[in-house]
Amino acid sequence: MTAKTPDETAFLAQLGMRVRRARARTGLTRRRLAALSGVSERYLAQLEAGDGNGSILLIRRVAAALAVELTELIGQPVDVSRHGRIALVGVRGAGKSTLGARLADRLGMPFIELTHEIARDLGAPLESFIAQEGQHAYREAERRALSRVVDAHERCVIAAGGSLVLEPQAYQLLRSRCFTVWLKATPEDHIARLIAQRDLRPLQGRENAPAELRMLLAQRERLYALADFTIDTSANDEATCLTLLLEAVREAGIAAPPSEPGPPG
Ligand SMILES: Nc1ncnc2c1ncn2[C@@H]1O[C@H](COP(=O)(O)OP(=O)(O)O)[C@@H](O)[C@H]1O
Ligand SMILES: O=C(O)C1=C[C@@H](OP(=O)(O)O)[C@@H](O)[C@H](O)C1
Ligand SMILES: [Mg+2]
Repeated sequence: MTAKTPDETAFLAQLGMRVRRARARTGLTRRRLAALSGVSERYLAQLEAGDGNGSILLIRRVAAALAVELTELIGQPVDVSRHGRIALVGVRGAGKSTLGARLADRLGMPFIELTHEIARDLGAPLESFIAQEGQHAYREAERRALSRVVDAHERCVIAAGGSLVLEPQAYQLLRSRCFTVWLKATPEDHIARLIAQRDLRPLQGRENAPAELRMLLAQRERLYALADFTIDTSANDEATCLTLLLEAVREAGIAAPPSEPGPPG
């Protein structure tokens, strides 16, 4: 076969991610899935790595063994137009600002903190705006800021506010216009990081902050899990997370800008 086009590469990468995610959900090892589906472990590894350009019938067997619809694995056709934008989602302390800035730097893209954009649009700090105008007005402002940002930038890294996923319209907009990555961490790590940053906003005066954060994560987990890709920032250090991000982005067909041509000869 001729070389894959960027959207074909992105399609296979997404297929691989969906298989990995479905397998993680069922808790099956690759060996067990191979036994159940009758598909070799080697092919499963290729498929999960985004290299599984196999027959539709093999993929159908994998879907059946994972008890998911084939269409759930195949997904929507990948819209390459969204793929110059990367958006990071996750609860406060997930690493969106830290990793987002480093990723943008490596990719030569602008880094956009959506909450800063919202505050700039509103001409007021978010906390005081929310206190005065309420959550609904904040959500509106968030959606407007996001819409403006994705229209203005073909290539950028966006750190979304942790609670953006709760607003269906904004989250739908984010997912349709960006390659989305959930930065996942344990509740204990979220709390330790927030304490280290002295960012105790959600925790102040709470008797049982760890339980609250665990509940917040549990409530939002299913929403964050809709992202195209997940990185566990508790299981991997910062440098490894950046490498994983760069790999995911490349697999999704988003390239760093071509380097300056060197001197001739
Ligand atoms: N694997 C990791 N990936 C990203 N950040 C990490 C990791 N391990 C520890 N950290 C630390 O966690 C904190 C994440 O904070 P931040 O980037 O502000 O999160 P967010 O923007 O999602 O609220 C930083 O202090 C960072 O150094
Ligand atoms: O997780 C949350 O509930 C929130 C996180 C904040 O964004 P960051 O994750 O950028 O701090 C911001 O959206 C808002 O204050 C609510
Ligand atoms: Mg942040």
